[in-house]
Amino acid sequence: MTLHLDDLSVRHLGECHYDSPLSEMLAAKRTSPHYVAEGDRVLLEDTVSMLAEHDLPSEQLPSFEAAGPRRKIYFDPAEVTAGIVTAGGLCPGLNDVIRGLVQELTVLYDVKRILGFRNGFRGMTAEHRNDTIELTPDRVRDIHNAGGTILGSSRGAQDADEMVDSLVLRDINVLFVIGGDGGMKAATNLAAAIQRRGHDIAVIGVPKTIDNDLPYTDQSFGFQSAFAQAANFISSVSVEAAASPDGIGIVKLMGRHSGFIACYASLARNAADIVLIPEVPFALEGEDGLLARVEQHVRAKGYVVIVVAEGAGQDLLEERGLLEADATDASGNARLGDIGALLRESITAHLTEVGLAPTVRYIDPSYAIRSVTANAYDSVYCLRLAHAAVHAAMAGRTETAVVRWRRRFVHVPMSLITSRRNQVDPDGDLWMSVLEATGHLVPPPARSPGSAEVVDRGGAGACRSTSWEGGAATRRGVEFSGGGSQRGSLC
Ligand SMILES: Nc1ncnc2c1ncn2[C@@H]1O[C@H](COP(=O)(O)OP(=O)(O)O)[C@@H](O)[C@H]1O
Ligand SMILES: O=P(O)(O)OC[C@H]1O[C@](O)(COP(=O)(O)O)[C@@H](O)[C@@H]1O
Ligand SMILES: [Mg+2]
Repeated sequence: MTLHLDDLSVRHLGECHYDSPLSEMLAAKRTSPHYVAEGDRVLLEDTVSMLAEHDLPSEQLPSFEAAGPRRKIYFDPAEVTAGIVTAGGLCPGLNDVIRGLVQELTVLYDVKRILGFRNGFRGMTAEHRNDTIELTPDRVRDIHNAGGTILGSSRGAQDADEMVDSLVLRDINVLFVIGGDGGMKAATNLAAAIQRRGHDIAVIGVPKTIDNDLPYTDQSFGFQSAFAQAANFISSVSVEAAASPDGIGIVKLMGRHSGFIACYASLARNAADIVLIPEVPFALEGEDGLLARVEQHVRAKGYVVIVVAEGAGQDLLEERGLLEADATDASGNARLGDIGALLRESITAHLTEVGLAPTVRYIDPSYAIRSVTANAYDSVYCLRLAHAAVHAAMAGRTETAVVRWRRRFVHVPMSLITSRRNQVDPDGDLWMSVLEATGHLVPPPARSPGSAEVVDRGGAGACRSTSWEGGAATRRGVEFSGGGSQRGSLC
């Protein structure tokens, strides 16, 4: 999809007439490489070749509005009642964002009333709309010390008009939605319903997901804390596997459609021999299949560590009738089959059949990786996103998400955040790093002709890619069969 300048402009509620409490400071502030002035824009693309392709003057290049405080603002802070809602799955840092919003609104803009809706959009229905939490600096002072969200969250659909009624009835003119792709879709619908009904209410999104699968953002907040926790489970399983005869360590990590957690957690420990993600399909059987690769690793170094994203290999489950057709959760998200169980069972059966005696250590940390508190890096990130969100709302931006893009904070139309999903690019440098770290890019070891046994027991050199060319570590180590189907060898 080619994006133009117009696709990237965000909606304003109207002219900004009020002086910001920061206006004097901002008037005196100098622009520097680290500070983008309010009228400046941040480029969508960052390579010379991509920019050259547009063949446009610089002011027409696709770019985002810079986030940050404005000298003039749209809302009179004395008249503002803000609402906050957290929606969808948990993510480290939700409480940090809530805390940052409340502190910025009250301390900087002197907003007097902030209401937290309970349990996601459910809390904005007629039945629950009066059961809100009054959010004050005192109330939120220590909430970043706990994971989850003090507001609660939920999945499942709500009526947009009913939620607009709640905003009107509770006098809210600024709503912050901290949610994932689903939450951003709901917020977009809500903003559209607000506009249709002619209300003056800003809706600002702070996108979240531990899966890191939202586009137009460098990395989603909480992702780093989640994969750091995931990495601890990889260490545990590799210690267990290494200490067992014919040890098989398997860790299944969250990641419904994108394998970012699996990739980053694996790279963080550099202990995985095989990484399986939804973006790179694999076969179980056959010379290049997973079972042969596992056997190779066990014979070569005595054990194997496999990291699998929960969304990987769903086609294999489907082929075996282990996937409930079209199953979805309350929000319409796909319900997945258990790839971890399939791996455990088929690997055990295969290794037993070839005369090994596997000891399988299988860990599914599940919610344990997303319920943690944000690490220091994510806490800073959350706080700065919260600041940007408050500035955007006070300046009358709406249907707008605040994100960090190429290390700068920017405003992105909400609809763009839900326009597609970020996935690990099998041809990109992240997957390349995973292949390098798991030893999949070194030339295959010498093998006895016609034998499944690996002659070289050097561990890392156990790749059997059929498309290997010479000594250079190139992408040719990964073979995908025709038509971009991406079914490929595991190497
Ligand atoms: N397409 C959609 N249109 C309107 N609301 C949606 C849509 N998808 C999800 N939602 C609502 O947004 C909320 C969060 O969505 P969900 O998919 O559960 O989590 P997330 O926001 O983390 O992706 C739920 O209340 C859900 O009903
Ligand atoms: O059991 P739940 O709440 O549906 O959560 C499971 C899913 O939530 C996720 O954390 C992503 O959720 P979101 O889309 O809400 O960010 C996935 O990694 C996981 O598949
Ligand atoms: Mg989602």
